[in-house]
Amino acid sequence: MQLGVIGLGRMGRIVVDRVLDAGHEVVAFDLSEEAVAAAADAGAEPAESVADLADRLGDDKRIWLMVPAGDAVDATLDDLDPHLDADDVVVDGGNSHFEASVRRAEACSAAYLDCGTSGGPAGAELGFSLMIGGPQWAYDEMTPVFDAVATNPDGHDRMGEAGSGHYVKMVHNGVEYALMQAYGEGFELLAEGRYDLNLEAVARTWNNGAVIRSWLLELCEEAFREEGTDLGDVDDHIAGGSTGTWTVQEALEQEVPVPLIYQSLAERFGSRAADRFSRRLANRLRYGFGRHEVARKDD
Ligand SMILES: NC(=O)C1=CN([C@@H]2O[C@H](COP(=O)(O)OP(=O)(O)OC[C@H]3O[C@@H](n4cnc5c(N)ncnc54)[C@H](O)[C@@H]3O)[C@@H](O)[C@H]2O)C=CC1
Ligand SMILES: O=C(CO)[C@H](O)[C@H](O)COP(=O)(O)O
Repeated sequence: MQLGVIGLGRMGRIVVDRVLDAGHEVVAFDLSEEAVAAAADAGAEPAESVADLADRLGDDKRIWLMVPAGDAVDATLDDLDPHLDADDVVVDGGNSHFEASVRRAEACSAAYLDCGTSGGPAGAELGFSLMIGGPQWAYDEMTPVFDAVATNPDGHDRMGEAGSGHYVKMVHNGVEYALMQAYGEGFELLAEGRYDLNLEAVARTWNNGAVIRSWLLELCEEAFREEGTDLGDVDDHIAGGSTGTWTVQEALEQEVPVPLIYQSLAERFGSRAADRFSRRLANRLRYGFGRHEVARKDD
């Protein structure tokens, strides 16, 4: 099979390498000339633009987008659409909002598959977990590519109609936030608690047979090994948040309680404000109702 890949960053480059390793051909494009050159060094056919990539693909084009979610997906589709027809297939492997994917599937001249991708850059060796929404025929047609990019045939599946792949990935990320928060709270208690513990040793022990073993816990073990049991100079600031916000918004709309996911999202937002207004007000209110001493910034 011949696959066009647009977006050759941390994730797209893995798609390129795994598809080439499986014996397929790849035509590659990115706004970054360096990224295109690096993909060409790895064996891909370089393209100079989206239109050039489309020209280099034969009939029945198969194209994987791995550009940042949002405007970059729409801009790429705008450039691509004049070159597409109903026999072509476009996969969006990024973290797009599921409603944007439904809109794009309706507008796209080709069959459109929304593909939630999990595994991160560490998936280069293992492959990814792929959650795919869209027409069954397009999923079947792309199966050789999904087999190459995923961990194994069980590492990809069609979730359902358009949008369902990115919907499942959105919820996956909400779960990811809550798991990170749970590990974080447990290790914080161990770090602040009664015993002088080596947290790398705790994580390693848990990772070997404990009920709570997981890849995220392996990453905790790696973090303590590389940063130290006190996490050294790692700041208490958590970036990101879009997919967790979408999960909470959807849960509110569906009236499904997700307090753990919400709380972990709120912790992220809280981590970005060094000087929380709500805490300062609570500090002052304790004086108001109880004449408790007000802690001042200069104290
Ligand atoms: N990094 C991760 O762990 C994961 C990322 N994702 C999603 O995968 C998508 C890609 O993420 P990364 O590879 O990490 O991002 P990245 O920033 O490493 O790579 C994005 C690439 O797209 C290129 N690009 C941007 N706009 C473009 C355009 N209009 N046309 C062509 N190329 C364009 C950039 O030059 C860059 O090389 C995002 O939607 C992200 O949310 C999904 C799962 C995990
Ligand atoms: O999808 C992912 C992992 O599954 C990406 O790493 C994503 O960026 C994680 O979300 P956030 O940036 O909000 O932490």
